[in-house]
Amino acid sequence: MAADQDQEQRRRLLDVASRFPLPAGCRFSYGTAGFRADGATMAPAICRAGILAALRSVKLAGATVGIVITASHNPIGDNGAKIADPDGGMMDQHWEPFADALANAPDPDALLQLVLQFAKDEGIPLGSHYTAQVLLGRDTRPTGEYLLDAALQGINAIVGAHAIDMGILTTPQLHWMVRSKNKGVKASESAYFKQLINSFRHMLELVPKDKSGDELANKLIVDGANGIGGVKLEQIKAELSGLDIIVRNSGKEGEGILNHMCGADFVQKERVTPHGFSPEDVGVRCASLDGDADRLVYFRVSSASDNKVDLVDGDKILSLFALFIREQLDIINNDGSKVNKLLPAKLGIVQTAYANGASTQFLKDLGLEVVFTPTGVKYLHKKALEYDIGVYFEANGHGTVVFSENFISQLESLSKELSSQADNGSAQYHAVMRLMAASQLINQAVGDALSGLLFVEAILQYRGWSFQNWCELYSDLPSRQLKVKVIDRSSIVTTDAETKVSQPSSLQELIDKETVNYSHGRCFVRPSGTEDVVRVYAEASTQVEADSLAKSVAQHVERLLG
Ligand SMILES: CC(=O)N[C@H]1[C@@H](OP(=O)(O)O)O[C@H](CO)[C@@H](O)[C@@H]1O
Ligand SMILES: [Mg+2]
Repeated sequence: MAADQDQEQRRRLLDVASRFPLPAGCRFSYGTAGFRADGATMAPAICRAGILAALRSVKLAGATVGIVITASHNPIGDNGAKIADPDGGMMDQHWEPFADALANAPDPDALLQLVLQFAKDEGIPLGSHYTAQVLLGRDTRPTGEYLLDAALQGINAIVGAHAIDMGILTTPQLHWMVRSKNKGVKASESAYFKQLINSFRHMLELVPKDKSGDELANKLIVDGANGIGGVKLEQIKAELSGLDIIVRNSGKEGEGILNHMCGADFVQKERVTPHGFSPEDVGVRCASLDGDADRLVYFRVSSASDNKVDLVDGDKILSLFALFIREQLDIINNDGSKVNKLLPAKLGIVQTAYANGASTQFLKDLGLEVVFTPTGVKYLHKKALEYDIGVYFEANGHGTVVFSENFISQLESLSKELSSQADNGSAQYHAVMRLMAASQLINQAVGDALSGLLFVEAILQYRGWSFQNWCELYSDLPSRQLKVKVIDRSSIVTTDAETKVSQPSSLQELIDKETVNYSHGRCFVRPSGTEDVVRVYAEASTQVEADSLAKSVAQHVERLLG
């Protein structure tokens, strides 16, 4: 690099690092979902995430990358940042160790040396003629604006980098925008809404005529977690024909606190009605989003006498999606008696060990290929991309359906072929069109509560299904999750997609010994990637047994590592 540009680059990095000194005792880690901590302490880490994102864009020849400032379902005081790669997915894991080192560089000089060394190792052409582009989005948290400024300063510390603030968005909107920008298509919020509204309308146009539902079937109450998802849904709900959406915990002034006693995480973990719901809602289909609208669960208020809910979690959403896609493929490929395989497709289902065993059994009984990855959507998404159609979900409601480009182009040519054959009223043609509409509707970059919700609604209408029909797909096995505080959670090492402990080896033997005592018993432990705890998960044929299995294994963890 020319000497003056080199000097300029060094000066900017030293400058920005001295503006955001690392507070004593702070340690940041780019965990399961980026950096996350108390929002008031996050500015240095977010500024460095800005540097990181700009470097990532330079490395990728100026492709657009993204930063979302959010702490998802965490309490309102927390905040954080995640980086989106050019395809809209999570940042390549290969860069995570550098992300950690950069966030924890103790002083400006250390930070400069780290960046220079990393640029050299990765072949990043610092200071030469290049451009880098970073899109920024943030959720509704009060620390968002201040942290956005820290991120902007970090981005601007890389010579040639250009930041665009896309405003207050859901996490999946920002991921979608990054992906769209790199595909050379419109990346604005109105383009995102238009795609959702139009593809949802297409899906409804393809609903068989005998399936149109009654008033109750069209009514949906959405718990917006007092976050950004409710705000965005309010903006578009009038344009969603065929649905009567009521938003509660919508994020409006005075309605409540972000994620407090509401939202997808609360409903899934506590299994009780969120704030703002009452016995009057008994029987109505309800959905719950998390604070940044990348998680979705459904529920129904069970009875007027208590606050319990019937939960439809990510596993059951996944099952509904898988069933629908499989049915469309069957319609296309089994034309009457002859099996002609017009559209050979590899369909893969991706889950984690937290998926309820009953859901896995249900999917396997359908003859579907089910595979497992470690916890965290970055693993699930990557695995799903190996298929023509990959469907993935975490039990907590984060997931999507990804279609390969090759499969989409096959669908396109098949739709042309079938429409020109004068039988474009055929069941096959309609199934092809449904899959095409689905690939437009469901976010291809990352799990998206808004697009997931519309996909669920379209499928329920297509099948003419009530919430009850959906619930009855299978019965969840009773389960229990516990958290155990230990001295050093990293002393637990797992294998086989986290279902087995390899270290300490005696722990797995103890888990096995406990588990054999329970019918349908299954149990695993793993260190959390977002909290300083070890998580214990147990399943068994009754709640009492699941509780007891989890408790005994938690005691072993405490005894060995506490
Ligand atoms: C059991 C569980 O729900 N784990 C969550 C949680 O990860 P942990 O590594 O378990 O803390 O947060 C992740 C990020 O939101 C999410 O992807 C994951 O599913
Ligand atoms: Mg979230």
